[in-house]
Amino acid sequence: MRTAYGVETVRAAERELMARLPEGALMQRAAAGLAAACADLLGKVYGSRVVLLVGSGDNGGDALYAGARLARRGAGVTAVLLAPERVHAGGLAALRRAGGRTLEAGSAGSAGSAGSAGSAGSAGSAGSAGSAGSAGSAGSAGSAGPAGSAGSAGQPGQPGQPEQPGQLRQAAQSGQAGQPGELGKPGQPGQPGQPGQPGQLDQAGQAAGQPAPAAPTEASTAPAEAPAEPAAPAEAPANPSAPAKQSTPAATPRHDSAATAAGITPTEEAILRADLVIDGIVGIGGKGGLRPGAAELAGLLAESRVPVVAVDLPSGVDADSGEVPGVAVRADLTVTFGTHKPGLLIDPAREYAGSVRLVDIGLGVVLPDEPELEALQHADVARLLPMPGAESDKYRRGVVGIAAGSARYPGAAVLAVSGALRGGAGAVRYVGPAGGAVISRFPETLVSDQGPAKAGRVQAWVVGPGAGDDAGTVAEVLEADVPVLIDADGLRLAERDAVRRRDAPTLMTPHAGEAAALLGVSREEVEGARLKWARELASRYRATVLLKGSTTLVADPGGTAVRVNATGTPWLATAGSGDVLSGLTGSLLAAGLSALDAGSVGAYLHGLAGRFAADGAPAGAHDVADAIPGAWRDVRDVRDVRDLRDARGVRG
Ligand SMILES: NC(=O)C1=CN([C@@H]2O[C@H](COP(=O)(O)OP(=O)(O)OC[C@H]3O[C@@H](n4cnc5c(N)ncnc54)[C@H](O)[C@@H]3O)[C@@H](O)[C@H]2O)[C@@H](O)CC1
Ligand SMILES: [K+]
Repeated sequence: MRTAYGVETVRAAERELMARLPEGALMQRAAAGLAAACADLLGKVYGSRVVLLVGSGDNGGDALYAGARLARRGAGVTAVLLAPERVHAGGLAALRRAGGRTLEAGSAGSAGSAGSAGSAGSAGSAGSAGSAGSAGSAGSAGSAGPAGSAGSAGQPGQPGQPEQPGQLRQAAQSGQAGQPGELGKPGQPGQPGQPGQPGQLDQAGQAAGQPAPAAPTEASTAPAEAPAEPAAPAEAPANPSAPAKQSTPAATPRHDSAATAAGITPTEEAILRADLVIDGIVGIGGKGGLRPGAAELAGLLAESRVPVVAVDLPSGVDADSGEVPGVAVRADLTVTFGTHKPGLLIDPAREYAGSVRLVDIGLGVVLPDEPELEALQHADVARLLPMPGAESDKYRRGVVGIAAGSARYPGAAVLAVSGALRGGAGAVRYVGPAGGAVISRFPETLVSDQGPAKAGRVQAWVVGPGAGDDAGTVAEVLEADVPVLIDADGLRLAERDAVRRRDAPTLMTPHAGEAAALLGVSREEVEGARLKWARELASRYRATVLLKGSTTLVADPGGTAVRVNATGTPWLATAGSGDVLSGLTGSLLAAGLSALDAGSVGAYLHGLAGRFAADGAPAGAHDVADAIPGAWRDVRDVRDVRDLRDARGVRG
């Protein structure tokens, strides 16, 4: 189970943990994890150009300490300070000791404290300007082999051949992260100052700027037990980009010349030439959309297409809700600390986060048991899937009733039944005017021409898909003392009081437009604040709500942890896909799952089936239904491995 905690909870947990640890330990853990993630993305730290966007809080502090670590491994690091007078002092000192330089955001021409000539020199050298795109693997510059390949990296005597465009992307995508051992080897020449091919910056930058796959997001709990920041700089004696000794603060940074003549500020130039930008503008302390100076930088990042790593959160998104109230940074990777924040898992903010990597800073022991948000993963779903036992018969497995379809929309009935047959119930009973179409497609369906009340034994009902204006059937189903799933037309036709007074569970499955109509707000409002409105709808109807979308949410009415589904795919935005989901989920309800579990397992399988069905090309709703057994098996496979490991007593 992936869990996410809101800002208040995180802050309380951090306070408790900090009281037990030496001062600054948490930030060092965070910075170590952040630097490691950046190094992975760069592929080659030595000779790369890294820009830090540094706000006034601890988020900026994380960026500065991580920048110091990268500088000590040979990166040319430039910190752009948004509020120099309030910058994290310890972080800034660490960066300077490591040879990083600083710029003040917004200042027209001056490099703030041009501090360390090491990086300033390399950043400003005309030659390295051209090779900025390739600088991510400056160590590999001499090699004809792939970026980051250990054998070819920075062989002595092979300095500075320009690398081919796209190498950075290859390294980043293939995970050929430079081995720590190969970086900053004594005698490794690196020579970041060789001229690159014209256009390299652009091509390599663009290539590396491709967004990483976003969903399901990848959590890696890299234990980041970090050594404290050493006071002494430069671990790598031959590291040419951190020679603080050579620092000549008065030296005129070379970037003033060509770029400033072209009307580009030093900050802009640094960003445009960077291999990687680290966004430490604001984290969980952020309020509202980014302020003007920061917003400009976010715009510049978007234009530059330089790869961006966000610190804890993409600056400008709301950590608790996933709302994006104004301009925000779009990241390729977000490195978050201690726990996911809800905003990293819910759109629209999730889309700004790119891939998400979780760094364990030891917060787990002090976080409360119940998170604000949960995301099921394969193993969780596998445990919840209803499996028949030796004594099972169709009634014990559950009978799901489908009251759907109309003369006008018979297909909705067929699709709902197609989902229900794959959801684990022992039998599917259909009532409604589309019996002929249903039986001809699925002869195993029990078709009744009576209303729901007389249809026979049913353990859960699905009502609404393609129902047209048949309010009578909806009302009749709501009287049943078994779980009911209401979808599509049924949502519009259901009386709120009739839902509220039900004793058995009710699961409502609107998309944003349907939810908006029930709530009396606009669709855009629901899409912009999905968590808030899912909770609100659940509370108003005293029902569990599954709010469909790119990040489907399932909220119980009691205000407990909301589930978010990460398996969805835009290919599921196809007619009839929701009907399949309602049948599938109703079947899970009939098999005995709670409304929360049925909704989240249904969404999970449906999303996975959508991916399998589409496989990169359009697929119809019936294809999605056909792919459900494959999704089910895929989930089960994981548990089988676990069972085996458990049986053998294998831990971890
Ligand atoms: N508290 C802890 O123990 C740890 C905190 N860590 C880091 O600390 C961060 C939280 O630090 P802070 O509480 O200092 O807060 P932040 O650094 O997130 O932000 C606070 C600062 O940002 C400014 N700000 C707020 N909203 C803004 C906006 N919309 N546009 C521009 N600037 C804005 C504020 O003026 C304030 O100075 C976390 O996100 C994480 O990165 C990590 O180091 C791990 C440990
Ligand atoms: K940030």
